[in-house]
Amino acid sequence: MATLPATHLLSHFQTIGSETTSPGARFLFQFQNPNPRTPCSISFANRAPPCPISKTGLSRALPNYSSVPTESNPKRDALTIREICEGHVPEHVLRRAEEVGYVRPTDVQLQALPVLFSGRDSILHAQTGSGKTLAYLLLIFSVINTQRSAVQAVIVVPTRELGMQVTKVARMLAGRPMELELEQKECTVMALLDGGMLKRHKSWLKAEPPTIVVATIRSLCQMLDKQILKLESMRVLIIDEVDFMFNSSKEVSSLRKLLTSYSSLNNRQTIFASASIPQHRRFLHDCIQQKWTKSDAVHVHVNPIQPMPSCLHHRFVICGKTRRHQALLSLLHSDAPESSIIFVGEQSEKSKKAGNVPSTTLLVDFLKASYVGCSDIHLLEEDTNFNLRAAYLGEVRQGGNYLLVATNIAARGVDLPETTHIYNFDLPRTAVDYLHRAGRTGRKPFSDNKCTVTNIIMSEERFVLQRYENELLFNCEELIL
Ligand SMILES: Nc1ncnc2c1ncn2[C@@H]1O[C@H](COP(=O)(O)OP(=O)(O)OP(=O)(O)O)[C@@H](O)[C@H]1O
Repeated sequence: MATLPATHLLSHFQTIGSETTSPGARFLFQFQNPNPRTPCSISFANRAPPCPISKTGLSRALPNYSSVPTESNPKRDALTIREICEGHVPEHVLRRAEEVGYVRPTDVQLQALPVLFSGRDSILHAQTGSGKTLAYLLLIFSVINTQRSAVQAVIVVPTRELGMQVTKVARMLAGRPMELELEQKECTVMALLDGGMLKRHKSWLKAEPPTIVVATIRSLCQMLDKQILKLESMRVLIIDEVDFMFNSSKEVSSLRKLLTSYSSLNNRQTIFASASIPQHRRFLHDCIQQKWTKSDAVHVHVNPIQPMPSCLHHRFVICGKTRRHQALLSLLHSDAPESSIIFVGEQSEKSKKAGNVPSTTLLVDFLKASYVGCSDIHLLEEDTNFNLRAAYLGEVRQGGNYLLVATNIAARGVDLPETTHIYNFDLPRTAVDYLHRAGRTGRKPFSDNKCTVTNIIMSEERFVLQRYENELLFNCEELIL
């Protein structure tokens, strides 16, 4: 992507909305891209209005600017998901969304949906827990035709847990509408996930292709390689947690194949989503160069000046290595968290070979023996079998008042909105990991509740945490036990 001086860039923006020059001012710009072959990146400050984008770079997606919310016109703050989606998303899907409480759009929905409905390939880049899933699902429902017997949308996710969650929301929105005649087809959603019963899926795919497939890349590619699944009718391809997928040596070659060989970019709309897209300009450039997206792809960046939700309160406790269990116990006693996740580092291969008990197991045993504040203590890690993992998450979702000890497997996408506290028993290895772990709490978009992220660190780790603070723009307060 060409880098232009700010003054040059600004000359291509046309101010069309409310504007002030005070700190935190919000600008509403109409972007006239001087070169349609140049990638376009749009950033939105918190609660800024949607930027209308069309294939020519001119206003189109939101037909009427008076419906865009601004501070000076509170009436416009009442813009609903229905108002944004009407004419795009079928009535019964909107009704279902309202029934489960999706009425007001979150920032990412407000800002991204018009762009998505305009048909452009997009990179959805917005905070954890901001509602990216609903945004891309509404796009899918706006595009699919349930009377066609073909796979029309594919959502690729990194883990089985996230896949099950997305499938659940998609099925909930798809629910058979009352007015549908018996002989008419309804939207079907298949979860094609690692650890699933692929045999059963094969028969299903042969008998009647589902409308939407939610898949892990390995299972998806197995079906594509064997030509059991075909993507010639696919109109939308979503890659969720895209930075994780491209960073994973196991996934990346299959992902590239999916984007370039298994389907044609001209026949589909491609959406990448994540709360973290490091070097996003470079990524957008690569997407276009590598032909993963069309050349007019858009980077929709919501609230770029605040990578993490503002409702999170970050703390750290310094203690020696042998005191960490005790420190965690003291924290649990003083916080009395309603529901919490404790993140522990993965066991190294060396430690596994030496036959050591993983620190996750040691911690769960310790908590079961010494912490009486919660009877529902579960362990979620790679080695836990798939069925048990699903059962634990199911229980936790239903009950509330849980304590989940987990490795990074639970750090991406898992949505347990009741989680009030995160504890990093081991500091994550990267700032991106910190962001996703922290983002397992603070997942109620319109709640004012504060949630807490606490790091148990050794004194020599303080500078690492400081680096994360600088990179992710947050402050961590020291807590003395
Ligand atoms: N418009 C809405 N109104 C109320 N709740 C919403 C709305 N949109 C999403 N949510 C809820 O917000 C929570 C977070 O949504 P979601 O899982 O899509 O976040 P995300 O942006 O994908 O986060 P992450 O990057 O961590 O995966 C979910 O519990 C979801 O049900």
